[in-house]
Amino acid sequence: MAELRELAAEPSTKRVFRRFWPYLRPHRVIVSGAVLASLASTAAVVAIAPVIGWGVDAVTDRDRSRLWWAVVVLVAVVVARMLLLRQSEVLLSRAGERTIRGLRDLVVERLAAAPLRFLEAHRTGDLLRRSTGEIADLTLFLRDQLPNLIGITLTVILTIGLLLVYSWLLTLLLVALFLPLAAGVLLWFNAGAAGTFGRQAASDATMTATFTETLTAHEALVAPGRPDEWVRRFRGDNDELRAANERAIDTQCRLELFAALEGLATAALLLLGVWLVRGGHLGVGTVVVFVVATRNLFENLLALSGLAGQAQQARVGLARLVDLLTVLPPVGAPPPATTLDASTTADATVVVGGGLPERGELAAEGLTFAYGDTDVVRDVSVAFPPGDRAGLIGVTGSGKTTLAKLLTGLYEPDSGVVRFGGVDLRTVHPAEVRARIVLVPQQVHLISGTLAENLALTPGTPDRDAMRDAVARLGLTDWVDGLDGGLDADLGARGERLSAGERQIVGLLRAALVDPPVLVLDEATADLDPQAAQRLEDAVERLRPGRTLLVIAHRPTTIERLPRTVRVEAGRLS
Ligand SMILES: Nc1ncnc2c1ncn2[C@@H]1O[C@H](COP(=O)(O)OP(=O)(O)OP(=O)(O)O)[C@@H](O)[C@H]1O
Repeated sequence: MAELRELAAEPSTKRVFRRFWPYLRPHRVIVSGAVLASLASTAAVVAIAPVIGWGVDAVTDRDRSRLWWAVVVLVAVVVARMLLLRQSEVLLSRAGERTIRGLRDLVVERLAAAPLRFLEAHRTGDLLRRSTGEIADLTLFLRDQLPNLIGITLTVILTIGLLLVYSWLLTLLLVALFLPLAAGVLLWFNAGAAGTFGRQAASDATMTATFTETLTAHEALVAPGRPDEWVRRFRGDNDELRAANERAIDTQCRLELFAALEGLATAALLLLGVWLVRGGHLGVGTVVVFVVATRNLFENLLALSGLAGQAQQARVGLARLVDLLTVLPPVGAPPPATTLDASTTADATVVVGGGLPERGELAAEGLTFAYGDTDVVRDVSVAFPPGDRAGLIGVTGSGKTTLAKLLTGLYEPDSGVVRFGGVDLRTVHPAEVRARIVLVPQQVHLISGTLAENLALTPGTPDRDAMRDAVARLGLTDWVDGLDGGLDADLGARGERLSAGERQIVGLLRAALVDPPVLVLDEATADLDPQAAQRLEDAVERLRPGRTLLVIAHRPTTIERLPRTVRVEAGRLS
């Protein structure tokens, strides 16, 4: 794939949040507001323990007015905490929704404009998983888990600070005893997490891909009568995912050790507290604060450990999403002219971002192209002057379709150059190439919807008058009127109600709406009934005047009518 690198199955999670920041930056104000509200609500939670301690001391000192003040402050803190928590949840969920909506638009926009080879080289399910599954997981993380993560982390820090104020000796003992153990548990978890969750996400994507193919290739699976073979493969992927999930659960279980640490800490603290109170070194209130706050601390550490697993999963998903966004160029970005080597641009008119002439010769020079390691087009040089009418012929698999995709700029050659009117196609924006050179493929892809909705996908979004005009110009009025609903006829899921020949007619109508100077038609190989073949040939004949027509010809009648043919043999012209 000359244009883009392939996606990594397990992309690195290093500095992933920093790489993600440009996509989050537009929402930084609302995210900062949400984080501040979350911090304030956490501070209110931490304040509860000292207020209780203050109240207990007031009771032991028999100080009524201090007790009342403690009650009033406690109520105020609890109410403030409720309001701040609600506010932080609302803001974080809004920030999450906005970010995710922006990401979804961006991914679909970039995928829709992605080079054809990129889409062909990846399994649909993998792309689907990255553009829907990973985004959904991220939504969940931003909306539900991030507020908890912020709150809990801050609670842990503030609680330790508070304990230091009450008794630095007791706090240092607590920290010295349990911090190394807690850090050890976290390190043990982190050592396994990145790899385990990375493999889990990759296996999930593979399973989604196989599952998606089960639906899209249903006919191919059922027709040979061996769906069991496919089910066997699906089970293999499913088992792989189950194993990956089990490994992830094992890794997650490492964090359960926090529960054992909590029991130990509370017991140690009670023993120490009783001893210090007896010795007159501490008041009862302080010990109560310590027990309440330490329990709070460990409950939060336990919750934090659960969230740490989810955060790791979100990190892996984010890395896969960022990988996709990084590989796909932004829509409207100038073509990567920097990748052109001097030999291919030396005599071309390099006009980055604009400049294909209205008419011109379509010429290829020294074209070479491989799918992976297999060369399919080898050193092809050929020219089609304006108004030329030629056929590309050759046995199946000789490379005709691949050559057509190179000539129409849908693939970038591994070496060599394609020029229109002397301009290297790689130096202009793909949309401009599509306006000059249109390929009607063997299998015209249709979207689920009406004929008009399918025609509206043409660049420039033609209106109904333009559509009717194109139908009339190609002599297809009877055919369209014969469809149930005319232009508004429902073509079914992915256009399944149309035959291969009729799909090509829709392709020709789209080409007529673009009105390009060069039309390349990859003739449908499926047996067409004489009436459909005649309709198609008439439409092509009507579309031909004033433009270059290149036909990948399969039918003898088509070959006979073409003034010249170029034969392709094992990727070379002969
Ligand atoms: N997307 C792809 N990935 C990998 N290999 C491919 C791909 N498309 C085509 N090929 C391989 O490249 C070779 C040439 O295919 P191509 O479709 O260009 O031939 P063709 O002459 O147009 O065949 P046909 O007349 O059957 O359409 C074949 O061996 C084919 O298997």
